[in-house]
Amino acid sequence: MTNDIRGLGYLRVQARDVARWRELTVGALGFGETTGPVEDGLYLRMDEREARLIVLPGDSDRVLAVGWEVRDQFALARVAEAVAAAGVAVKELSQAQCDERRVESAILFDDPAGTPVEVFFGPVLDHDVVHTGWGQTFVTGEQGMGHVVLPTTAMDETVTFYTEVLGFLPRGAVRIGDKKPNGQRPRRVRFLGVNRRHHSLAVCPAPHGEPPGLVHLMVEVDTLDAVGRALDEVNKRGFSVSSTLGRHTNDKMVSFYVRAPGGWDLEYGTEGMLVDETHYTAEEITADSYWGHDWSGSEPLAAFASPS
Ligand SMILES: Cc1ccc(O)c(O)c1CC[C@@H]1C(=O)CC[C@]2(C)C(=O)CC[C@@H]12
Ligand SMILES: [Fe+2]
Repeated sequence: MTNDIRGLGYLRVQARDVARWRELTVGALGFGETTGPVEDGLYLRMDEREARLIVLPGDSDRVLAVGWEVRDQFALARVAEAVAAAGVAVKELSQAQCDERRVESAILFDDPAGTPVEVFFGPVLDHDVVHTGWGQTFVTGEQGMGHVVLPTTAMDETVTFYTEVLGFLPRGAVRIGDKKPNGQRPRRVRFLGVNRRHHSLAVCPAPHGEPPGLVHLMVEVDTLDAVGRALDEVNKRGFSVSSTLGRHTNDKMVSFYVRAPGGWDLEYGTEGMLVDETHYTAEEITADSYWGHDWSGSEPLAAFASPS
């Protein structure tokens, strides 16, 4: 076991409609855009890193890699050793693959849900100004780029892998389905953290392991006004709002969710809390939100739909 993972570093996805992805992320949500090695790829900037969210053209919508960051080469070696010791096949990325990701070195393996995971160190910086659409600053730094929610058909194995092999810390849970105590073991979404962000990962029971392999990506900005302006623009451009604005009970984030082209959501929020590990204990919430977060207008998530 290691506890070397410091945060969510990047997310690489494949998409059929990159143009619509650009309209959503750059046009409505105010990500900065840069260029990268794939000509028709969408390379999105949030901070001084080269690109945090990468959308590459392909014939299906699916996650290509969830990238977790470690401090240095020594930490990367410890992670590789722990994953291999758990019986999971680990590959080192080639120099060309690392160049493409603008990192010094990285390893690749599948988690028990089948999600392609990359662990890396040494991201290359881009010191040019990040031109965000709403003058906002994305909340990254020591909290990483945000959080991902991954669907899994192997809930226990997936949670065990992230906690006992990769050293993620339990950051509470919420019941799904039948929420009342009934003598049966409840089904839960589990939240996991690696830094002061409440959760960098949530793991959610899902009925099948089909693509896209993502429930949502959350990114955080520094002002409520940016969230409001983004929400206006999402509506103006005809994107489907999966959940209205609301404030979560666990991380205190005020956010909305918008359906990305590909059947999963982007959560866009502000005012997330900072966890103090000196006093924190993992709690179970009984409501997703204090107010808002109405999911009734949501189109079904691909991760929860019956496989085609
Ligand atoms: C409950 C909650 C707290 C903090 C978050 O950042 C957050 O995304 C959530 C909701 C997680 C999750 C979801 O996004 C899809 C619909 C889900 C699976 C539910 O039906 C319950 C939890 C929900
Ligand atoms: Fe979330």
